[in-house]
Amino acid sequence: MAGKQVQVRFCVPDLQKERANCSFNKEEITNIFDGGEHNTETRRKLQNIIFSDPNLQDPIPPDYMSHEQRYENELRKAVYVMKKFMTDPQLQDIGGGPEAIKWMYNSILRHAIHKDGNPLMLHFGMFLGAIMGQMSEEQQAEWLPKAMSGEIIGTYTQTELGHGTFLRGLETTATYDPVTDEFIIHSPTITATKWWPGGLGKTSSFAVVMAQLHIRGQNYGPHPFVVQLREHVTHASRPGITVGEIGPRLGLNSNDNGFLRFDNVRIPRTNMVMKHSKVLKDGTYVKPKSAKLSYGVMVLTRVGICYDVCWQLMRATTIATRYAAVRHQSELEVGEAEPQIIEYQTQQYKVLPMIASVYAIWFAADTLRHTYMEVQKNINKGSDLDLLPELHASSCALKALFSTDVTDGISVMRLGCGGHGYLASSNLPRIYTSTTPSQTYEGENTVLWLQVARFLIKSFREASKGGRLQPSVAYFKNHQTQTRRITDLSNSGLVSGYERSVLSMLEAVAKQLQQYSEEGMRYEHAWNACSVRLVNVAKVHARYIVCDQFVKALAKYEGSSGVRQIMDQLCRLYMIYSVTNDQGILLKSGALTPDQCNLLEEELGELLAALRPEAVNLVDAFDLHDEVLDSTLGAWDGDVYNRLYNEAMKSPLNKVDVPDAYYKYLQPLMKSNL
Ligand SMILES: CCCCCCCC(=O)SCCNC(=O)CCNC(=O)[C@H](O)C(C)(C)COP(=O)(O)OP(=O)(O)OC[C@H]1O[C@@H](n2cnc3c(N)ncnc32)[C@H](O)[C@@H]1OP(=O)(O)O
Ligand SMILES: Cc1cc2nc3c(=O)[nH]c(=O)nc-3n(C[C@H](O)[C@H](O)[C@H](O)COP(=O)(O)OP(=O)(O)OC[C@H]3O[C@@H](n4cnc5c(N)ncnc54)[C@H](O)[C@@H]3O)c2cc1C
Repeated sequence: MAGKQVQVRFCVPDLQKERANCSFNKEEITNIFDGGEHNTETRRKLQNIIFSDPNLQDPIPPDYMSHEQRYENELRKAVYVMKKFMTDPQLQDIGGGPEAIKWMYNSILRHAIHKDGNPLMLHFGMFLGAIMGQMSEEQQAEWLPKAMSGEIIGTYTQTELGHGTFLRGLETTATYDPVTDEFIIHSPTITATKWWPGGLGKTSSFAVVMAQLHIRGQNYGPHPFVVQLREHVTHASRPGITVGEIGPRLGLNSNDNGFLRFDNVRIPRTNMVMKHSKVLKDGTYVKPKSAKLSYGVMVLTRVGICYDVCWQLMRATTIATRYAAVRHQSELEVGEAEPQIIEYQTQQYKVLPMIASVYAIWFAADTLRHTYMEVQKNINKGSDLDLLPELHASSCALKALFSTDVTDGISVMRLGCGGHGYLASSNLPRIYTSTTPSQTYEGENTVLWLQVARFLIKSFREASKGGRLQPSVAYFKNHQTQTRRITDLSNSGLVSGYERSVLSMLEAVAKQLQQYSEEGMRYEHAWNACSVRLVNVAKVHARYIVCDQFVKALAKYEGSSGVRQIMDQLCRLYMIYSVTNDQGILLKSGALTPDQCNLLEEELGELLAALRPEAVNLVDAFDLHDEVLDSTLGAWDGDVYNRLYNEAMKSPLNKVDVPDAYYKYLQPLMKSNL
């Protein structure tokens, strides 16, 4: 929606009724997602400043803009916000610290201001991420101030036309020339063309480029280098650089995703990103502690994606839940008034488990973030990297699980809004198209599941030998002594059911791998022949992690009893929703019996009924401003039909009663048929 209306505290009677009785303190829940009372206050202040600024309004709804207009409009806003953030005393006063920046870019800007991609997103995400996480202190001192001030704008260019997943297959080369103390960056083939990076097409003047490091004829594998792409001031592409935009995509069309080719471009040796590995002047290669440390920006971004998709799910559930309370359709009893569609159990089953999923994702993402920070601390201290495999496996597992769950969940929310959910003005289509690429970028999900499976199989073998296990697979240690069946259907019983199912699946697939090997198949081929089963077990392990974290987070919760009670119900709903969806797996592994599944299904129905009266209050507690929702169906006031009608009036086709196209095409046809 184009207009920036002030949030009016009027709401339609249906929503008034829903909000009249709330069993818990909504503000306490808002504080959980903001990370504390003070943060909620700061976020709201930021929102007020940003949303009341006329410079951040769209002149016309972006859906009616051309490709170029969209790009220009988003770039205008992105640059304006960057400057405002650096200079506006109001923003300085409320503290522009890291937390504030996080909300600005993730929630307020990403969702409200930049509706379909932000040309500076990769600059603030991965370019700055690479500088801060991958550069030496001296390099940071040189590059960080320039990047923070906007003197240079950068992106992260790794993927090529020929290779995205298989990093070792990248073809761009960085060849060291000891005579001039430079690297020569080159794209030897068409498939070496960098392809996809956000902000690359027209925005970035610099890029972190992943290229194969060659020294004296030896290839040391992919490493990151900083390369200048465009001249200062004129912004013209530099000699030897061919760069442009890759054209329209399913979504995120304002983000000028680009292509890039190098024709023997020379950069100083010191432009190699050198926190972990180094090349000395004489060409000596200094090895990192782990070759995978140069993949660190990807790990950080995978953690970020878990939160990002969670915010998207908050938006989609808020829209669909409010709409379900406002929309009336059909009859529950013949002759009675049409009920709110949220009275239908099937509708409750669409929205309530997704609301519960928001909490599940949030708590698991938070634990993952802490693991990331722990590993980062150890890297900086130069101590051991013991937790690195755990971080890699968990970040792959949760990024893959959450991006899939949320994309599917948004689709269910759209369907839950019937035909109106298909309208752009509901914002559900755009929330969907902005979320679904997270299943592909930062590691295609199937590929990430296989990374998780690799870790599980290794750990399973380790457990059989009584070896040391990483925290997320500590439960493997009991696998040989445990009976499969669970007797208790409490949350911890169900978590245990997942553990046993993972172990049973692993046992089966490890046996199959072994059998193939004994039959003479090479391990890699045996792995491929088992990979559907391997992906399946990785998914179940990921679900186990999330269920386990949800239960653990609540055990530690020290807030009010009202919030505690509602979160307990949501946790229970998430557990039963997950287990009943996976019941085939839990039955097959012998963890559950059909009678137990029936009991859980009964309880699911009871939980939906118990949570139904709180549905609107629960999404209100996410505290998403109307500008963040940007939806005719989900606004706080529930004035759905007026909003739908008013949005339709903005269609350029409605400017005139009879469009020119009629006179050009239809009139001649219709006349000739007279
Ligand atoms: C809002 C957000 C905006 C986002 C914008 C999106 C930006 C992008 O998309 S940027 C591009 C992202 N690209 C990708 O993610 C590419 C995905 N591919 C990869 O990560 C890797 O190549 C991968 C993991 C698939 C395979 O790597 P490869 O070097 O072949 O490793 P592989 O041989 O399978 O494994 C070697 C070992 O390294 C480990 N390893 C692999 N990656 C990592 C890592 N990142 N950290 C730690 N260990 C790792 C493996 O676990 C394995 O360990 P072990 O031998 O002990 O079992
Ligand atoms: C919106 C968007 C933004 C992006 N932004 C950036 C960016 O800023 N910078 C950047 O560098 N890149 C970016 N990318 C690229 C992205 O990271 C890659 O597309 C992604 O890593 C997947 O790689 P691919 O395209 O090569 O897919 P492929 O690997 O070719 O995948 C195709 C199919 O092959 C399967 N497959 C591949 N390998 C295996 C395997 N080993 N085992 C089993 N199956 C396999 C996959 O599962 C998939 O089904 C972006 C992509 C998108 C869509």
